[in-house]
Amino acid sequence: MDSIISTVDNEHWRQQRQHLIEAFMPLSSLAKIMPVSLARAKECSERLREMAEKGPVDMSNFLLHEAQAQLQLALLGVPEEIMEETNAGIRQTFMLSPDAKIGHLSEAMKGLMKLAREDASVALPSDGCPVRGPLSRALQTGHFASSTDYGNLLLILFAGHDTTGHTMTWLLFELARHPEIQQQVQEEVDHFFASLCGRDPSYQDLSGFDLLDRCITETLRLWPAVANGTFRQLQFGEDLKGVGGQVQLPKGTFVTVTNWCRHRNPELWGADADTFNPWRDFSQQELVRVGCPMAARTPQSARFSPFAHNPRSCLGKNFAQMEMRLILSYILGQFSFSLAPPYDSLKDVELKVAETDSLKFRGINKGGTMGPMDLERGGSVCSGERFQIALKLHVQPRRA
Ligand code: HEM
Repeated sequence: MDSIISTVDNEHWRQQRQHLIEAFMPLSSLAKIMPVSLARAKECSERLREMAEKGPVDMSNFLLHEAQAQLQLALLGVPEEIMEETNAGIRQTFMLSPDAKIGHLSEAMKGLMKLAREDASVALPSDGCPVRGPLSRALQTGHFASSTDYGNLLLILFAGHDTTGHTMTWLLFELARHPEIQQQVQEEVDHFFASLCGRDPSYQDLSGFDLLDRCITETLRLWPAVANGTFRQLQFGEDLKGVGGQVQLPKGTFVTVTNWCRHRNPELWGADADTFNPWRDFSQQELVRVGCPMAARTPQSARFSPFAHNPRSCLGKNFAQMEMRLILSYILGQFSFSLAPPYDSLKDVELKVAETDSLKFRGINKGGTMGPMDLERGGSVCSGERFQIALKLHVQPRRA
């Protein structure tokens, strides 16, 4: 059997999932590769300092670059120079950017696949030696068809960076629109680093956040990167209560569980459903925590499923949760963010996204994930207007 992890063949999905999951186990794998993630998070705040000196920064591009960097360096164990060489080209191709070059993605894939297959220094926890590039090692040891390995790496290079990059960008967007919340998150971050007395944080230390956890969870609700949610085919018949009464869905029906409508429904979240409110009454099942025994739990409920529901939930969620806390805590510790023109027109606007077409601002959903619309670069294509993705922010160092 030859299909990738997103297959409709449940048995083949189970085999791949059971094999790949080891690379994403919180304490045995992620805690061990966290030093690589951490070093990159520190380095990225230095990169940001240099960029900020030249004027407003496109934080969407910056964070998408960092998410791709984290994925390649920490999960795949790719050397830094190869990551830098391939990063922008991979992202431009996936984003259908006018800057994308034909052949870049397949060239990059060839190189990354060769590294994953041949690098003898990568290891999973079950190898009994220091964990390094666990996802590359999982590809080496899976004994799946090479088209399966190739397809899974391609899927992960995409699904593993744009979702995480967009989530962090939307979070900064909301903090730039709500400076009072930004200041409280910065105070929590300052307290977090002060409590470490100069040492580096460990994976377990990440359980020390509360408001940052809440801001990430609220961003996953309000700006779900996978806005269309999940497409499924029913294994069993279902009786559902619909708007007009009871509906019978026979086995085999194709269904979509959309995130956007559920995550913004006032009947499920209250009258402030369109407002960024990290203190809302999330249930224990919805609020994401990291570094603690429950870190591997999928945040999910009937009204909330940013990573889809178990068992077919996101494979990379634990990694995303770790890298988002590292990148965000380092950059929020060192910088303040505010909206730069033309995005500053959105500062005091109550963003009911469906109604803001006149402002030409809404999340865009291209290739399945939702990033912020570039207000400066748009264009007409046969199916209507197509916008690139960007979000410009002023980035102000907090300390000299
Ligand atoms: C905030 C970040 C992320 C969000 C919101 C997110 C969201 C999702 C969602 C909603 C699905 C289900 C799609 C479907 O079944 O139709 C999914 C699946 C998946 N995600 Fe993520 N994801 C994130 C980060 C990541 C990362 C970092 C990786 C890899 C490093 C990753 C890899 C995958 C894979 C491989 C699947 C398919 C899993 C399977 O079918 O068993 N994701 N993700």
